[in-house]
Amino acid sequence: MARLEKEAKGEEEPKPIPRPDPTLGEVMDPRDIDLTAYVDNLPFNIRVDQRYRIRYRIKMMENNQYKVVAAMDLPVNSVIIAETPIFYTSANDMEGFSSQVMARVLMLSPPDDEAYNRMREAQDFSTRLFTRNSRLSINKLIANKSFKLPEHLHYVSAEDPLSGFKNVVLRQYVTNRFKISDDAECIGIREPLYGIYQDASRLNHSADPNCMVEINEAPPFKMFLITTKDVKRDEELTISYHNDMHCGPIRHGEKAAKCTKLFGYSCFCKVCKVPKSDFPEDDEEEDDDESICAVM
Ligand SMILES: C[S@@+](CC[C@H](N)C(=O)[O-])C[C@H]1O[C@@H](n2cnc3c(N)ncnc32)[C@H](O)[C@@H]1O
Repeated sequence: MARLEKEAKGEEEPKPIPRPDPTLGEVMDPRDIDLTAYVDNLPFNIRVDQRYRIRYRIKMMENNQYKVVAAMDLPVNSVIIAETPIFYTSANDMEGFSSQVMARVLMLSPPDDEAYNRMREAQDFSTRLFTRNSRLSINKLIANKSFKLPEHLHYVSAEDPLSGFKNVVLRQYVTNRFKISDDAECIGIREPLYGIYQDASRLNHSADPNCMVEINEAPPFKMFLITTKDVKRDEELTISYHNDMHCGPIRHGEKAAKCTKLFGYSCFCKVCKVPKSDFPEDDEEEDDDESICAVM
């Protein structure tokens, strides 16, 4: 009634003050707002063991990417995330991608579909739309043997009416999948099996990670994120993509910056963000490949 009277007088309802997250202290910077509520509730992740949920938070960084942080001090060997996949497939090439990943994604329930749609897409060229007439005709280059198709690249034909959609789905898949096992014989699949995990998809790579991923090789393929060091509250939880994931190429060292143009990003892990002055000047002259720890 009071609200209606106020509205009739043209008075505005006071806006509710956002309740700060008690585990994170005062929010100092608007870019440092804890988005756990959004990530958790839109959609709610029913595949995560809720008993572990208080141990981590998903937050947004200045570059609008997400990260996972410790919500409390976590000693080495703590289990932080226990999660089953949104879906799993053995798709590792275009054929598998078209038949398996598309089918899985199209059949997802609404909350899972939303979770998948919110996942980061590869910014590098791990997938490419191509046309017969494009200036760089990949088909021609391959036919002339002047171009060897790198194994980690996937190409979606622009002539396919669903090419735009497929390209996005594929970029999300290659960016976020974890290898469950090399050989999933227990479910009759004699090839590598990959899983898409919602909360774990927010884990960033570091050359000096503080966590590792363990995946149970039997259904339902539960994955566990485990600390490999003592971790302080608010510290970012990171893994090494080189061991645990098949993600976009990550390069380390000063020359990582040079890869930005090519791959869309350079490594932002704390090891790579050492001050430029720490590198010898003549490092510039080195062959580019020497600065690459791993490219996938
Ligand atoms: C699995 S997602 C990790 C979570 C991601 N930050 C997000 O917002 O959802 C992988 C993507 O995160 C980014 N990323 C993760 N670790 C990175 C790193 N060390 N340096 C640069 N980009 C990184 C890259 O864009 C990569 O393709």
